[in-house]
Amino acid sequence: MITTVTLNAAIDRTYYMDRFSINKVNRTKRIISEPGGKGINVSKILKILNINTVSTGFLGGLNGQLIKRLADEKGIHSDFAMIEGESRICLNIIDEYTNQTEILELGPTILEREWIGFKRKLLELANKSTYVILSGSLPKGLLTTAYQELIELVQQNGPRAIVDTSGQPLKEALKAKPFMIKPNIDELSEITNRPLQTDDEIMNALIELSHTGVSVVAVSRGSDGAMAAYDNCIYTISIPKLSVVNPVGSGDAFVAGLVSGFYDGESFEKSLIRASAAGTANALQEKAGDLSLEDLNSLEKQMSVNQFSFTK
Ligand SMILES: Nc1ncnc2c1ncn2[C@@H]1O[C@H](COP(=O)(O)OP(=O)(O)OP(=O)(O)O)[C@@H](O)[C@H]1O
Ligand SMILES: O=P(O)(O)OC[C@@]1(O)O[C@H](CO)[C@@H](O)[C@@H]1O
Repeated sequence: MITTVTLNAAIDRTYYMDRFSINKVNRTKRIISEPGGKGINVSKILKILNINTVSTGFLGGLNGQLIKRLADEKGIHSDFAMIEGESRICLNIIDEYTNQTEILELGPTILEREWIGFKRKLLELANKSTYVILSGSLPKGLLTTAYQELIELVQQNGPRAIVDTSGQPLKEALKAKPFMIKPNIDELSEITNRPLQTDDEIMNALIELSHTGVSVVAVSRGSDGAMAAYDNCIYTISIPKLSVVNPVGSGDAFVAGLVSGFYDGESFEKSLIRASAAGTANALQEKAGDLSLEDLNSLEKQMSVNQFSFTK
């Protein structure tokens, strides 16, 4: 089983409109509401890939009830800790010129006793899991060491921990040596404290991080594909140019694709192809955390990986 953790779950609401302008009255043409937050998106993709997954984290208030109902409707098995605060709404505004604007609410405040209760729940789920994927921002009330603490708890009990977050929580998480991290370029640059522009600069950052004890460091680069360091090798993958519909959640689809490859016992190379194809297939859909298996299979056939080794 693969457990996903979304500490700051959300109703992902997408507004489609003709034109979005600031300082004007804007009217929507169409609205989509989805259960969201990065970990839930990962579970949505794993479910499509037919992999046994449970989604956990915190849910609260009426928004929390709606997230649970929408997840249930998708057949996603969930086991969330209920909290006093209200889960958030994340807004994605897409206009006809394909401009895309995201407005992400801060989310609820987690109380000390809710955090303690959640760790007990996660321990139970970790005992039944092969991988635990921890994704997204931290809600208020949690320390920036929250992921570090959860990674230690998970990995001391068997499963491999994967973390996809940013800023200080990611820097702290590295201290617990998670099995895998999946930053994008901005996040990678943040944790290495330097700008990363060229392939060589990115590759050196990956090598540096792999020396800290993280087994898989995969950086996703939007339409420029991805690069990864694993087992003393650097892997690069480029992707076909396509016109995308909504790239929100592509990073989550990438994580789901990569971990599903490991879970199915595929080679690293094949897993990376599945990850990139899943990320791109997600960008072809209207909803975050969605893909068509037909797109996935066809994209996998169009992608190839370059690999070379580096010495420790
Ligand atoms: N515009 C695009 N065209 C084609 N593929 C894309 C595009 N954007 C993303 N992808 C695919 O999805 C993968 C992950 O995307 P990206 O690097 O944007 O993740 P991210 O920044 O973590 O995204 P998010 O936080 O919105 O989930 C890429 O490696 C690529 O395979
Ligand atoms: O605020 P966070 O947790 O960093 O990101 C939240 C979020 O933008 O990420 C997902 C896309 O990756 C969306 O489902 C969700 O709304």
